Amino acid sequence: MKGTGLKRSFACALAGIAYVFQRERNMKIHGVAAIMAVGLGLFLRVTRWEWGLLLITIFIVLVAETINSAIEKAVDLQTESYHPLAEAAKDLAAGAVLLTAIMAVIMAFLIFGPYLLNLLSFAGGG
Ligand SMILES: Nc1ncnc2c1ncn2[C@@H]1O[C@H](COP(=O)(O)OP(=O)(O)OP(=O)(O)O)[C@@H](O)[C@H]1O
Repeated sequence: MKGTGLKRSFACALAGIAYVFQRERNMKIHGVAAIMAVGLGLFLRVTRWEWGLLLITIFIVLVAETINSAIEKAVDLQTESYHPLAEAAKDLAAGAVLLTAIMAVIMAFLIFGPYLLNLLSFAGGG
């Protein structure tokens, strides 16, 4: 991308975000999960603090996947043949994403669980 200065930096960053959402299948999956979590949050009317935790969790997952994609590209640029360090670099980056995804699932249970249990007991007449 040509040009200099702050405007260019911002344009490059936006291009990176567009790239990862358009080209990386896993980012699309994370995006759909994030939209569903926001939808559930709106439906269940979670509190301001819970929104904060939800948004932190969503952004951590998206950031991890974006960094993972950047590491994959950098590794592929360096070598197209098998290398144990290339394997380790990609596995580590993928592991980081998995850790954030596990955190997101736990956070979803903690935040939405009580609301959903309430709804169920209400629907069951309890
Ligand atoms: N150059 C390489 N040398 C050794 N192992 C590699 C190499 N490239 C990929 N791998 C192995 O294959 C796995 C998948 O790598 P790949 O580049 O296909 O990522 P990906 O499937 O596109 O990942 P994602 O699903 O996160 O987009 C890596 O985690 C690593 O174990």
